[in-house]
Amino acid sequence: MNFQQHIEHALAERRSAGAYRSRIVSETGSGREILVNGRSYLNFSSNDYLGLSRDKSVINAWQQGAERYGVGSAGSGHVTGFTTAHAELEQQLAAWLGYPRALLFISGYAANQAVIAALMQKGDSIFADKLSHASLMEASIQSPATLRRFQHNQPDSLEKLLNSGGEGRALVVTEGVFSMDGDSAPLADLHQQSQRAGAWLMVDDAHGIGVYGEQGRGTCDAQKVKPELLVVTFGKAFGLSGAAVLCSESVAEYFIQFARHLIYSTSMPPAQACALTAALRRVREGDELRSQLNHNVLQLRQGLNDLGLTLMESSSAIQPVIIGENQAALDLAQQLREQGIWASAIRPPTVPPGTARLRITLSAAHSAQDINRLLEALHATAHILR
Ligand SMILES: Cc1ncc(COP(=O)(O)O)c(C=O)c1O
Repeated sequence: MNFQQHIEHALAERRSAGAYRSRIVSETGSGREILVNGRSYLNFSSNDYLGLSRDKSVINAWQQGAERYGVGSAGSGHVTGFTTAHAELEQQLAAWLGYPRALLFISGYAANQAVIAALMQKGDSIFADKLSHASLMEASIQSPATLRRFQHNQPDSLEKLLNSGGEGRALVVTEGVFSMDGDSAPLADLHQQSQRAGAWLMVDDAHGIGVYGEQGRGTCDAQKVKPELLVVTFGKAFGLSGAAVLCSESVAEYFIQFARHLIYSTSMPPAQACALTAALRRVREGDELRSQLNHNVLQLRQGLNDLGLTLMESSSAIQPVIIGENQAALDLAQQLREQGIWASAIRPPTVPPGTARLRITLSAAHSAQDINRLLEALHATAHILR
């Protein structure tokens, strides 16, 4: 098959499996409401868990940052792209999360790739939860280290693998809150197993940071665990984008020498770092937002339960409704749209085959009436749900 034949074949396969992906064009941002083709929908597909993407203080900080620094960083942080705005944010993140150092990355995807690529060598082993995010899995597959996957959230399964592990260094990889199921990892047990085997633990807390723990410090804080490597991302509760890796002094210096995503890539705009510093303040002082989010989660779960739907074990902002077949999940999302509700159908390969789902995400920006509207719309689609 030449390139063109390969491409046509791959597209046809995706279409026939009901797994073809296309993008929608949002005419506003992706906050509580979304405007598509001139129609407004209540948005239950955004990761803006605290509603900070539209926070005035964050927007002002970005604007003032742009006035001071310009709109781009104009280079890698290793050349002239690392400013006082970046340095201040790194210091504040490290102090907030209780680590000696924080290093900024342009995205969570880049941070995960960089950490695994820089640390893991031939002869080493990566032990990853089976449901780890694509960015972690892809980095692990591409790594010269051996990848072994343990059963989702099962420390016993990890222990068995660790006991039969190889000679080299070992890295255990998991998430604070899993992006498609919304459940949390048993971090204390996983850390204990890792320490026993002399392995390091890397936790990607993309969906837990800002939501769980004291002052929103995330899943690790909530579970009183301090992994050797903590990745936090800013595209969810922080309402922006970007990421940081929290680590020791020497590990940070090592990444500055060897993490190619830092060295050979333009750093985030300084104005974004200013906005992130403002968002960090809002997250730290965001108990009211967290309590509103929690209230919304409880209301939705109660309502889903009343509708007779099976709930996932999730207290997070991610509340999936498992449908099964791809087409049924797509039909459900379409029917909700007809009632002014936007909730995305997530299909394999993002989730395991046969578990296509409606991935409902909640935000502190949603009101009780918003949740009721979603529940009424779901009630009206009951024939698909059962
Ligand atoms: C668990 C997890 N890690 C990492 C990422 C990637 O982060 P980013 O969007 O900042 O690239 C995502 C999704 O966006 C995620 O869900």
